[in-house]
Amino acid sequence: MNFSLSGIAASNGIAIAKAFRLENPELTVEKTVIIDIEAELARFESAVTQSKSELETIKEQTSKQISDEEAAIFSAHLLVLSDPELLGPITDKIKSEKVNAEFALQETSNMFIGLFESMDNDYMKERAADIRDVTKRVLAHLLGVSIQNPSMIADEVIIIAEDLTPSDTVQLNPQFVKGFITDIGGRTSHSAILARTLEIPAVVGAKTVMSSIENGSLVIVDGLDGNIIVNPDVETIAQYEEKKANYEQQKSEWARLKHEATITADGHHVELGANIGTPNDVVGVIDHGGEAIGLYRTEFLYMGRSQFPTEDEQTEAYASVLKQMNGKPTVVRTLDIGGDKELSYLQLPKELNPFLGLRAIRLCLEMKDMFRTQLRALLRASIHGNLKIMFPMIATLEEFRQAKALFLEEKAKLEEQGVEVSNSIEVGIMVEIPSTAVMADVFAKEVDFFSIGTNDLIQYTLAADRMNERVSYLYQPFNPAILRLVKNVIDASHKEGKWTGMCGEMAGDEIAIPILLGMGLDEFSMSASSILKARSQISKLSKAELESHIETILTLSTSEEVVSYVKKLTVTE
Ligand SMILES: C=C(OP(=O)(O)O)C(=O)O
Ligand SMILES: [Mg+2]
Repeated sequence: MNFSLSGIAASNGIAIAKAFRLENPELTVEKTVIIDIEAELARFESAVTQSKSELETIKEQTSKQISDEEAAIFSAHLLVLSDPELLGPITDKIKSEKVNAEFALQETSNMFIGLFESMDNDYMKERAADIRDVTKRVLAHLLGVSIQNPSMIADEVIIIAEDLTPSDTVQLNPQFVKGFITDIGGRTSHSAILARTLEIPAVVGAKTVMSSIENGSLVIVDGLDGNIIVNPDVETIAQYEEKKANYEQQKSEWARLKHEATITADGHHVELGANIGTPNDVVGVIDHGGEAIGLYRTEFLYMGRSQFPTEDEQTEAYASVLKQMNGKPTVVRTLDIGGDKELSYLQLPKELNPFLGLRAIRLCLEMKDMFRTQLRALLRASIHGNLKIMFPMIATLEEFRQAKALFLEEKAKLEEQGVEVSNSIEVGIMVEIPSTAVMADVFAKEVDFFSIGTNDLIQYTLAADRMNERVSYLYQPFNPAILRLVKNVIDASHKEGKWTGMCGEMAGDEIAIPILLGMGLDEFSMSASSILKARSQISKLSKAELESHIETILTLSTSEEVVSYVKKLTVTE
């Protein structure tokens, strides 16, 4: 039976392939009494062996297709599976208590997890996270259910999932994963952002895909318009093949602008940068003609592994990005963890409102050692390029001052030790909390630059969770409140001779671009795959002409009015 669904268009492009359901299996354990102990021990051993060989393969695949860094977590899991301190007590329990392997495994693991987590020691907490993951894998084998690993996919598929966690997404290989569709999430959820970086077409927030799409069904993902067609007929396939070919054709036209600067029709230059998550993404930035990196989300360096990256590891990653950028501006954002971004080895107390909780700079100012390590790594890498450091989620001036002071302290210490560091590192902030946007004139006196993070600024201004599709109607980039805040920030920075960029997803939106140009935004940072399209659009716009409309745009009352005003403007221009 064919049918169609729709969701939020999250990453451009069209893909046609078989559905691959990524499920989270139920692992319910019951206690049973065992008569044949030898057989139970053999069953346990076989589940461990199967888990090990599975982990070896995933590790190999991940390091081959993605990177050794991402594969490291699986080495840690393999170590746990060879640890007699864990395996011994499980087999002892099966023998002495005559219980089934599932029960012995779960009880023993829970005991270790509880013990390690209660210790005030980061290393032990990381071990607890590893044991939890490994236990899940062995349990799945014992219960005869399978755990799916995206890195093991070796056929062309479209992933269907309720949601993809950041650690699922680090395993996606675009060679096989042609697209993905999720039930939850929005355009700015991290899986959507990653899809754009990997240039995989994606539709998110489609609500019912897990309950309606079967494994192996043929699926069309239209990431341009947010459509999903399941079991399409021949004509529909042909229609989408054509749409796909047109899109590819348009992409190749944009590609001609790769080596051009971004200049408006009336000769004004703006900087078009890219947002990246890992050093591997820089290739795509250069490939798409990026003039800068406007946002390097360093939290991905901390994810998909079992312990904090060391100072040396971080230095290497930052230096790699700076070297590849070859002197072009590179804005590195310090750790923004919390909210929807979790670290398995950093068990933070559960919060009722994690997006309003201890996250990003707040956490860094509480966990100062962790923050200092990152600042030192950035400073050590700074000699390799044009580094700018940016603090996320700044709500008050005091936070900026504290963070900047730690940066200056680490800089002075390194200099004292004779370590060479750059003296021209700009230090700026993300403007993603309304208080900061309102107080931009005050901040502008102390920061070197602003980068407006509209993904969060919109959710905090309209009090509408960026991940919740039930309130997505309120998540409005063109709400006049957002536009007024953006204008306020740009004007405040210019008054102090500073610059303002935008690294939220709004910067790459074709309706937003004319408004932002008219307001005088200096730098636009977006998914690398949007750069050439934006350059093409900007080359046809006149900044002076757009400037003359800003006052009127700022008097409009609703999001719809803004959108239709801009549409009319750009049609006549
Ligand atoms: C760029 C932003 O940061 P993130 O999407 O990582 O929260 C933002 O909030 O706009
Ligand atoms: Mg943000």
